[in-house]
Amino acid sequence: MAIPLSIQWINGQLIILDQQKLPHETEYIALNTIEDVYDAIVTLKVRGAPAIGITAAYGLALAVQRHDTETLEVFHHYVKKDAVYLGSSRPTAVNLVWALGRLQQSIGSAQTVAAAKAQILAEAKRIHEEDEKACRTIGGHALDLLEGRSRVMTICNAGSIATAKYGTALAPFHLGKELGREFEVYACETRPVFQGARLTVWELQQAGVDVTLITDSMAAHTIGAKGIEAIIVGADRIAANGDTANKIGTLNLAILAAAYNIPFYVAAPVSTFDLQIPDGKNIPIEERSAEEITHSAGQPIAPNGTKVFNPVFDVTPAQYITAIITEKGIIHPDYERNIIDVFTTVSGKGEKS
Ligand SMILES: CSC[C@@H](O)[C@@H](O)C(=O)COP(=O)(O)O
Repeated sequence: MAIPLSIQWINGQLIILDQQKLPHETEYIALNTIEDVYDAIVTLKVRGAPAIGITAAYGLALAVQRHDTETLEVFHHYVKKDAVYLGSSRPTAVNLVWALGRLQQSIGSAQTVAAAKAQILAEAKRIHEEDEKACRTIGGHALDLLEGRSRVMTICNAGSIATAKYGTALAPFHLGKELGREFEVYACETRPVFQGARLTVWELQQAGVDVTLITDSMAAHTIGAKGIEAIIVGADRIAANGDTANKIGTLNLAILAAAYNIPFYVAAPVSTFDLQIPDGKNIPIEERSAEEITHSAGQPIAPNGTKVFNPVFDVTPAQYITAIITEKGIIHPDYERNIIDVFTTVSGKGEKS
C-alpha cells in the first residue's frame, strides 16, 4: 500500500503518471518538450490545480533550455512567450499562472542566461517540494476538523495525483492512514470524465483507504442513507471573498450539505487563491468538448448532433462553505476579512508567497 505520485523530476527528466490511462494502466511517460507539457495538461494526462502548476513549472524549465545564444533581454522575452503558451493550456486553475509567474519572478536577479535557466529549474523544484509540505499540513488541519467524523463524501480527485503528494481534500485520508485513523470515503463518480471513479477510487485503493463509489445523482440519497458526516472538496480557484471554483457538481454537494446540516469543507493551498478576483462571478469557467458528454468509452450515448453545454467547473458561493483549509491554517467565515488576514500573515504585504 502506498500513496501514488503523479509528477517526478528524475535525472533532468519530467516524468508524469498518465492519468488518462487510469485505472486500467499505470503508465509513466516522459514529457520532453514544451509541446508535450502543453498537450499533457490539455488532454488531462496531468490534472488537478496544484499538479498542473507544478508540471507547467517544470515545462517552462525544460522549454527555456532551448534558448541558447540570446542575451538576457532576449531570453526574458522568450521565457515570457513560453509562459504565455503554457498558461493558455487551461483557464480555471489559478495555480497554473501562479507557478509560471513565480518562475518568471525568480530570474529577476540573474546576471547570465545560464544562471537564469538554473534559477528557473530551482524554483520549479521548490514549488514541487512546497506543495507536498503544504498538502501534508492541510491534511493535519483537516484531521482536526474531522475529529469524531469518519464517513466523508468527496468529488473529483483532489488527491495525491492532483498535487505533489497527499492531495488537498484527500490529504486527511492519506495522513489518517499513516496515523492509524480510518475513514469511510464516498467518492462521487464525477461525470463527464470520471475523475472520481477512475482516479479517486484507484488512488485510495492504492493507499488502502476504504472507498465506496457512487454516481453523482446518488449524492443526496447517500448522505441520508449512509449517514455522511462531512463533505470535503478541493479547489481550482478561490476568489478574495471565498467563492470557490471546483469540479462541476461541487455546488450541488455544497447545497446538499446545507440541507442536511453537515459541514462542507474546501481544502486548498494558498497558491489556489486569486486575490485579484473579488468574487466567483469573475472566475473563468472552462468549457470542454461535446464528446465528453455525448460519448462514453468512445461510444455515442446521445443522438448525433445533440446540443451540449459542458462547463467543467462550477462556483460555490462562500456562504455554503463551513471552512477553507489551507497550509497556513483554517479560514472561517467572514472570508473577505479572514482571507486577507491569512495572506497578510503569509508575506506581510497581502501577497501570497
Ligand atoms: C487538488 S485538486 C483540486 C481541484 O483541482 C480538483 O478537485 C478538480 O476540480 C480538478 O479538475 P480537473 O478538470 O480534473 O483538473
